[in-house]
Amino acid sequence: MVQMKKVGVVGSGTMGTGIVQLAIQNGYKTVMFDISNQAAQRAKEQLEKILARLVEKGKLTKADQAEALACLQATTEMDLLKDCDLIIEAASEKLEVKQAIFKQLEAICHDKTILATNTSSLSITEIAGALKQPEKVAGLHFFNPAPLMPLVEVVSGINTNEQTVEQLFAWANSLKKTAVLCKDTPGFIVNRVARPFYNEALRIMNDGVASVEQIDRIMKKAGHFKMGPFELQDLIGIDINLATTKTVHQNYYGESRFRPHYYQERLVQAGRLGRKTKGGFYTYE
Ligand SMILES: NC(=O)c1ccc[n+]([C@@H]2O[C@H](COP(=O)([O-])OP(=O)(O)OC[C@H]3O[C@@H](n4cnc5c(N)ncnc54)[C@H](O)[C@@H]3O)[C@@H](O)[C@H]2O)c1
Repeated sequence: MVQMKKVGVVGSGTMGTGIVQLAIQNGYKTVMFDISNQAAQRAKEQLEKILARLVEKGKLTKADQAEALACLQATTEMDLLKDCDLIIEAASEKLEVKQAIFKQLEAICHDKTILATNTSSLSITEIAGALKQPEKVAGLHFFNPAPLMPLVEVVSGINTNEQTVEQLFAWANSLKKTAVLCKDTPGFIVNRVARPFYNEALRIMNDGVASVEQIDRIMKKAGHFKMGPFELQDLIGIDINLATTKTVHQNYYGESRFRPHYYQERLVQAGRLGRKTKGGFYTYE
């Protein structure tokens, strides 16, 4: 088994930043790559702030903070990923974007590098389809916020080999996560189960049965959910959530139970993507 010493994360948005935090706090040298310099720098500053806050709260020592930050390299140069043992892609939820990234990674990395994707719903088999070594590709699906959520889905594509799956289980366990094995099916386990949570909430709201605030409150108070469906969509990113619903719907050949809701599409068209744009169903300061 390859000892994971250096990891790469492609995409430094909501999920990439969280995965990088986990990696550096667990002592992995980590290259955080984004095509946007602004995104990479913003993520670096965010990580510095998060670690400083953890020190203030007494959850991290100053020495731990310094060690974690020493593990971090933020860049827009893809070449710096070439000697990573594991690369986790957390870029936009678009098949063509992910396929292009994996092709570029395969061309620059050594042949033992494991290539994982944090995709919420796209087919691992299809992402890996055009590669020379699809057996080294798998899904490694973290949940938002990655540093806090205990579950990670390890998704095995048709061509993924056992060694790749084993290595990803071992790595996820080293981050103190619970890993579960999933087949490469649309939405895997959690995102498939979660589709009606969002879709039915949108339909209930649109039918005028209850408001956004009421539905969230009821699900939390009476249903004991940590977050209501609208708060959660704002946290996830409405664009990301819509993309996931569209893929699951399409990949189940248009099954109506997964049909997306047009209001989600309207919010995306309006640029109201949730917390990351300071507003979605709710408005944030
Ligand atoms: N948001 C969630 O709650 C959540 C949860 C689990 C999985 N995911 C999945 O994780 C992935 C990332 O989601 P996110 O919410 O972090 O997205 P995001 O929009 O917050 O961030 C995406 C980042 O990728 C960068 N990017 C785009 N194209 C790139 C490229 N070619 N090379 C390098 N960087 C590129 C963007 O500049 C941006 O910084 C998606 O596949 C999504 O489905 C998201």
